[in-house]
Amino acid sequence: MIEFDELPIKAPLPETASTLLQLDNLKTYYPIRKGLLARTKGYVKAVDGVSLDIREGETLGLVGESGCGKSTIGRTILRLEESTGGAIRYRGENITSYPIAKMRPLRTEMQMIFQDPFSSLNPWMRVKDILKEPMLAHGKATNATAEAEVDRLLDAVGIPRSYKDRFAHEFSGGQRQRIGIARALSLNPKFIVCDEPVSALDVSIQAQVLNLLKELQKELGLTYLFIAHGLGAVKYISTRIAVMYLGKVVEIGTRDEIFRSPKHPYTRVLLNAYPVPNPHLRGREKIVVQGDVPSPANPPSGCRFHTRCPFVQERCRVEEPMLAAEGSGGHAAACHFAL
Ligand SMILES: Nc1ncnc2c1ncn2[C@@H]1O[C@H](COP(=O)(O)OP(=O)(O)OP(=O)(O)O)[C@@H](O)[C@H]1O
Repeated sequence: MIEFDELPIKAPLPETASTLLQLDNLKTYYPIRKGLLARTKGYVKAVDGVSLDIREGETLGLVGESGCGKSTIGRTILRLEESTGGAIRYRGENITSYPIAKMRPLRTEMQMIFQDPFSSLNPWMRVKDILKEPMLAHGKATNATAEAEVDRLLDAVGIPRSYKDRFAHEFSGGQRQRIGIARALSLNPKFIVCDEPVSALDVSIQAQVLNLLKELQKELGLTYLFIAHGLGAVKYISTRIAVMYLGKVVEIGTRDEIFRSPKHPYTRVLLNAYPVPNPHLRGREKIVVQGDVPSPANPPSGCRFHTRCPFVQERCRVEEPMLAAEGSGGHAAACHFAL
């Protein structure tokens, strides 16, 4: 079994890489409806003011506990959810309110790989039909050319061409995820939201799928938003990492900055589960949080993490900390008393 920590570390991209995607104070709220008339009684603030940029050719890892809003960010970028506020810019263009027709060409450039390869593929469809479907729907291939495209895609993800007539249910989890990746690639995307693509797989298979994603990124110049609960896979694949808590990004930095010198207490909590390479940090006490994550329908005042933070001060209860960058490096933490 390959441990993520043994795997080679990816070099960060130069600061000069151009921005592919920019989120500016993005908000996505889900209405809470109650009563016979289904009146809106409040909102689940799943994403509540997120600003970040994703640079061309990088993998931005997005981590945080279940329910903190990671998938909602991915789905909002792809316009599968409507945003409540803020802006999404793709190649500098504000696409937040693009009508469907204007979004259509962009849908081929932006794709998603899902967590569960068992539910994201129709088990009773043949692999070749799964792969042909998006190409035919978007006019990227004809019936005559699609077959050759299927072969090319199967080669790219390491599935033998001879398997193309098999049904999706005949494949293992790892193979299905490869087929899911091939389907995402079928439209020649530039940007892929990878929503926990390895969490449902056996650990022994996870590294293989991550390696495949890295190889494809290099070959095809792809940009990834890689969503995960924990830091294991993210450490292996990410160029930079954004840590989310209750609808907000609380820390962002290069992969090494996050692992070697985390600034936010919540990032330290997530890191407790992993070996910290910096010997100065290793000696420090592990941070223990109390209580459960508060509801995103009624987030705490001030710093959202204050109800669980062992370092809480009066200021944290009343004043919301901003995600302020120190220097020009871009390593930033939303904490009044950043570590
Ligand atoms: N369609 C929806 N309608 C109402 N609430 C939703 C909807 N989708 C998500 N939510 C809520 O929004 C919040 C954020 O959910 P989201 O799935 O984005 O979190 P996540 O960090 O991706 O979690 P997980 O890792 O479990 O997928 C959660 O409280 C969730 O219950």
